[in-house]
Amino acid sequence: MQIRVTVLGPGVADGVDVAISAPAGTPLSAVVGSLASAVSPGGSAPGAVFCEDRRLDPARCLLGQPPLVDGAVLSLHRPLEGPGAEPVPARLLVASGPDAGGVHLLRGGTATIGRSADADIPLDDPDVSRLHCSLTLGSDGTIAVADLGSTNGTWLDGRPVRERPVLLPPGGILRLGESALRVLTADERPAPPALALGGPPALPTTRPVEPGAPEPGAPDEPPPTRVQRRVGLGGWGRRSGGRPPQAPPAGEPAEAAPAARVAPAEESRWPDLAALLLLAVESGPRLWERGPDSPDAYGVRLGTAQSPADGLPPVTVSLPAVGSLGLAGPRERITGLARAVLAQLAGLHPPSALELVVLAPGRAEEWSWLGWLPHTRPARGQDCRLLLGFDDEQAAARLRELAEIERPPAGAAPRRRSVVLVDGPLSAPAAGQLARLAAEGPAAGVHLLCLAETPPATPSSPVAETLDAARAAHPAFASCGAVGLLSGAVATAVRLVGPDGRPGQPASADAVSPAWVERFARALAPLREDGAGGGPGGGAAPGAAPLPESCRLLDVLELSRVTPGALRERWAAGTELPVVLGVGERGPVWFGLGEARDPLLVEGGPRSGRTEALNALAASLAATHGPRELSLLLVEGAGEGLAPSAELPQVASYLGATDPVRIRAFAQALRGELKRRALLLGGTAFAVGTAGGPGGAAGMGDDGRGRGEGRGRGEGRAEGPGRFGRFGDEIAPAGGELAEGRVVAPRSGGEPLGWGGAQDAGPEPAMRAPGSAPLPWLVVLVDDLPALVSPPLGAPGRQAAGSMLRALDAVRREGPALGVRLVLAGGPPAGDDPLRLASASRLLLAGAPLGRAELRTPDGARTPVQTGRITGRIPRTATLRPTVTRLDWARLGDPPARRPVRELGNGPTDIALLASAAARAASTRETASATPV
Ligand SMILES: Nc1ncnc2c1ncn2[C@@H]1O[C@H](COP(=O)(O)OP(=O)(O)OP(=O)(O)O)[C@@H](O)[C@H]1O
Repeated sequence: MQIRVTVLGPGVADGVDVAISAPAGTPLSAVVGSLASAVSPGGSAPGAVFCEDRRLDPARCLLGQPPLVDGAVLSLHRPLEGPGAEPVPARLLVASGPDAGGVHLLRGGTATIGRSADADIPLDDPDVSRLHCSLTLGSDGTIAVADLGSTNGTWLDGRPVRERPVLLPPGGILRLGESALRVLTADERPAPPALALGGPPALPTTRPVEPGAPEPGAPDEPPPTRVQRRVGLGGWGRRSGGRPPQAPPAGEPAEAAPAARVAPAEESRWPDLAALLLLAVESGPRLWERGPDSPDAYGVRLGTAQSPADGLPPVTVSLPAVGSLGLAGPRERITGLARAVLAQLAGLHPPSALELVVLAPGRAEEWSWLGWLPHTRPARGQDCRLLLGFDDEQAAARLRELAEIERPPAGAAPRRRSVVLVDGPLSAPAAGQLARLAAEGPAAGVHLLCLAETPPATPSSPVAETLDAARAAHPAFASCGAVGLLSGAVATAVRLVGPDGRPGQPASADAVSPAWVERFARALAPLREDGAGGGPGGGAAPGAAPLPESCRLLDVLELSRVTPGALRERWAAGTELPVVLGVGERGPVWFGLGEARDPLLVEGGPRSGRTEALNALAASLAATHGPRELSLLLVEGAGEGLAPSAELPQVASYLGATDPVRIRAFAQALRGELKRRALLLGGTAFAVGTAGGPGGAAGMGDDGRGRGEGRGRGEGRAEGPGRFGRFGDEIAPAGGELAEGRVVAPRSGGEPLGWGGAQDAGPEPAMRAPGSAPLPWLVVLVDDLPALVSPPLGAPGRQAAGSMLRALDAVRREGPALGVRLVLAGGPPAGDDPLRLASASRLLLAGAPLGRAELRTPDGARTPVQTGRITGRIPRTATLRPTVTRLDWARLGDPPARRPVRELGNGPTDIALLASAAARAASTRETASATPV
């Protein structure tokens, strides 16, 4: 699991962005020291860690769980300002204009609005006066606005506001300069979150530290200022403490409010930027509302018409209709407008419908915020961490990937579109490719957003000339079907030039600040779409990370140093039958074998790692249950691939496919065991098998033992699994040799052989009444199933194949109720044996990289997993230790560094280590239980 967070510390004004990689469920305490040294090398571990104003308990806060999710801002030593717990009566939203998107919490009192940094609500709009107007929130909830002698005036719903306070009607729109503001009262809050899996971090702003009252343990340094500067979301009530409400001068009551204004439908279809920020931080219902077929899909609003009357009629452009969009004007203004456009696209479209790609060599600083968005994660197998092109090589790679996107069939629309930000000069070959992409891309759903620096369109630089300048600046610009041309002396207006080349009326351009957009992107960072499985449209969870190329099972099991003590602890805690298969996008991937009533099929081509996956399954089971609670039967269809697992003390029998006599005897013994269990249970079903309902259960646990919130997990289990009779001698042939070539585990003297628990039994308890003594789980693992059930002519096991198939089929039918489970590995489907057909859950191995698979369960979930390696020789140092690395945004477009786990040619294998520790754990456990107290 990997999460990306920003860490603020003393003396680090801007904070440090880091990536934390750790097994899911790792507590914050494991990385606190590394976080401190990432902020200031050599720095000591902080006394306190805060997420906003909340102090975190490093031992209990887990990485990957809120609030420690992608995009979080952590502060060492000092708290940041949070939104506060107390309800806010109203919020002032900057709906449009050159500094749009701001959301200011109104807590009561009077606040000034103006261009000056001294204003309670600063507004970066050149047409706004330094102190332009004031708002007063009365104790009765009314809001009054008064002009403060501004140069360009204050307008409320198209009517001028003077110095005498005027009441703001619900929905009223204030215009000052090019900006439009509105107030959202507590009653008008958006509906609660409907979509997000993980809550976004709440709004961080710095909390002013009272002079003379430093935080406990805080060094004597100014509080970090970065978030305040970058966030653009503040509450004046908090910052200024709010001035006491000022009643209008005596005899001058505030003017009566005009009637409430209802936004026309057209306006509501296009959320303004402040509404968009609220959608993101509160995961509002309109977040990601537009799918590929939605009426306004891939449309953006560039600003609002400067209508003399009230209202904010949006000026919009549809990317599918125009192909590509160019923005031309002075740098500062086009980047603000481009941020607003990209934020709208990311806020309204889910990553399954939209991919964002960046081509901006040398401009990582300006555009790295896009890297927080889930839309810049590669979802089509692109060879990079993020779809960013910040140097020529990365840009070339992005262009190649875009060129590979295929057109949909004639008449069909693309299901997912790519919007490509193009900013800055590209190398000559890349520019040629880009020109082709601009011409041919839209048909395949690839749309450019091209920025060109020009002077604003003014009388001295008329539209036609400005457009020519833009086209000269950028070869792809000529292919843009629409251009947003910034105009006016201060370039805060925009004129939309459509495909016909005619410029529209000037409108107030929307633009957002770098601080705003960073805040916005961080809020989206931990969100993933709801749904099953990974990939486009799939629901990974917060903190989803690409799968590793290889995965050591013992690390995922958190048994990097596997000791008898650690195993005994596990065995004491284990009651169900979870199998950890490997690592997924979010951490360990487990399969609830106990709840699965049908066989689990491990499938894949030759040399895809099926045998390894089966060994890993056996190892994972052996890590959860001791030999008393679990018996494993290993059956080979061909070869000896399962031999490494045969050393596990839980293995009651290991059958090679060479001797028909033994195979037949084994099949007979297996049927005998089913009968014995049925007798012992006397009609009562084995509890776990019946409680879990049909089908399997799969999911991602968060602690390596599959104890995460399980999907489809059985409930209502009366007792622990296997709390039934334990017995096995009626199937054991005389002489102690079970019906196969080899009984693996050495047995204590006099113990009858059988599958009712291996080796650990000590003095065999007398057969007891059903329910009075443990009956262990029995798991049958079969490798190379096709070779076993339909061996080629001349194969030694051929004569016995029929009896084996019938026995396994009996296990399939009767096993679920008797605590017996079946795991089968085979090649791609061949034939239609009932076993394969009945396998509802499948682990499909992809072939490359080795061990890569997808777990498919009957509930439709598809979980990508890198299956665990267990038979390799892996140095002790190659563990999944938590690491903290500084994020270099400029390099995230590179192919990820591949560091396969080194496997040494000598030393014990992991499965041998596990088997030896398990054998010792079993024998000491036995000694302990035999010692009289
Ligand atoms: N997850 C993995 N990581 C690294 N190496 C692996 C992994 N899984 C398997 N291997 C290696 O790949 C090779 C093939 O694996 P394995 O024998 O498990 O595949 P198989 O699908 O059972 O092959 P066969 O077609 O021979 O039955 C072996 O050398 C094994 O050590």
